[in-house]
Amino acid sequence: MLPKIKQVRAYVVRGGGADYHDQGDGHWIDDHIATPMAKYPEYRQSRQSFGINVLGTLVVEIEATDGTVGFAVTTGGEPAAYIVEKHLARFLEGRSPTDYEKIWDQMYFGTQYYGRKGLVVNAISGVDLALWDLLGKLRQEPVYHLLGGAVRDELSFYATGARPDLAKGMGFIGGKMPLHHGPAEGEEGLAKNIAELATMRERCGDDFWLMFDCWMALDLNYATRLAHKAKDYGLKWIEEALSPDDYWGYAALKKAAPAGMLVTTGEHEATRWGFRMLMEMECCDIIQPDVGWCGGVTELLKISAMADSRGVMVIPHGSSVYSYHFVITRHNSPFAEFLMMAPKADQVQPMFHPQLLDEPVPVNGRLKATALDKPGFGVELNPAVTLHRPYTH
Ligand SMILES: C[C@H](O)[C@H](O)[C@@H](O)[C@@H](O)C(=O)O
Ligand SMILES: [Mg+2]
Repeated sequence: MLPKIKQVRAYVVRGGGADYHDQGDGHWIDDHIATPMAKYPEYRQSRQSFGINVLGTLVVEIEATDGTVGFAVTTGGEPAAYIVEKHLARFLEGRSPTDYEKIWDQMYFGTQYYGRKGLVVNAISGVDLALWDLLGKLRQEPVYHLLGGAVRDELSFYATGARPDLAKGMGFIGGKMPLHHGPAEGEEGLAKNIAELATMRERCGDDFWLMFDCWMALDLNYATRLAHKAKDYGLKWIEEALSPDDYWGYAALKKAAPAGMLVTTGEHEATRWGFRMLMEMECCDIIQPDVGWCGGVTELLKISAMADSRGVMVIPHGSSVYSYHFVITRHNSPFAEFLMMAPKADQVQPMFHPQLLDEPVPVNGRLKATALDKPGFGVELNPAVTLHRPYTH
């Protein structure tokens, strides 16, 4: 029998890591990227100006009675730490780590009156990921072994960043570009978006996947026109064009998109119920849950099975080892996302740098399953990173 859970602890960390939008000046990820806030000129140049990095990283540690510690990092910072310490910890302490189904159910329904999506489910996800890390460490197995094992020898990655042309040279299977101009910048902005795509198509050749990530910034008409103009340059998919709440808009966009162009979304959706809505309303061709935001591994297993039954691909939003251990085990997750966190998107660096020791990165756009062969998620917290525990219980 496994040792019981002794204590759950929540810490916050600033500066990159799981809150990967929390970067320094001059980073591509904060350079005039279209957002729903871009209709306000004062918030158009920088997403940090309206607070995209306000939360910071949540670190969850779960210590067993034998001293083994599982941990995970996600986005959530101090408010998520409060929820973990003051609310969620009671559903774990004294329990067996194998009770992850009952623990998840109690965390979700115990917070349903104020949670269901967003920050609360980020906190639940962080706890769930730490629990799976603990299970792997106690059983001396990588998490992907606990999920059914690898269905392929290696992961292949597309790269998200401002330089798909450089990503091609690094061996990635595609490049997802941030969309820089939204409806507030009118036809001129739309033309600039298409010009950027045309430039990258010219540099990358005809066969390299190119995608736009629209980060919830558009309306249905703009997204439809962008998609049809982008068709001429072989855009593979248009991602998260609309508000996550606009299921009706996504259903219309999927119908209006050019034949062969994929419509994708889901990184800001949560739980099996949210993804059921996306799939039953036929909103998209690929769902992109973030395992650190959608409810964790326990919930993503349910989401993925639902998608598999409908022939929908699950390509998790990039979340480092937490998505790699999942993707390698799922037939309907044929490739993965890698976010280029180097400021100029010109080199591969660990996605959650500097928070994780031994964080694996793709080599030539690939990562062998055997690179994940360490207990749990196979990473440790970098001791050089200062943890702050704002609340106790
Ligand atoms: C590049 C996008 O604007 C986001 O920053 C990115 O985190 C996310 O949307 C993604 O799909 O990687
Ligand atoms: Mg995205």
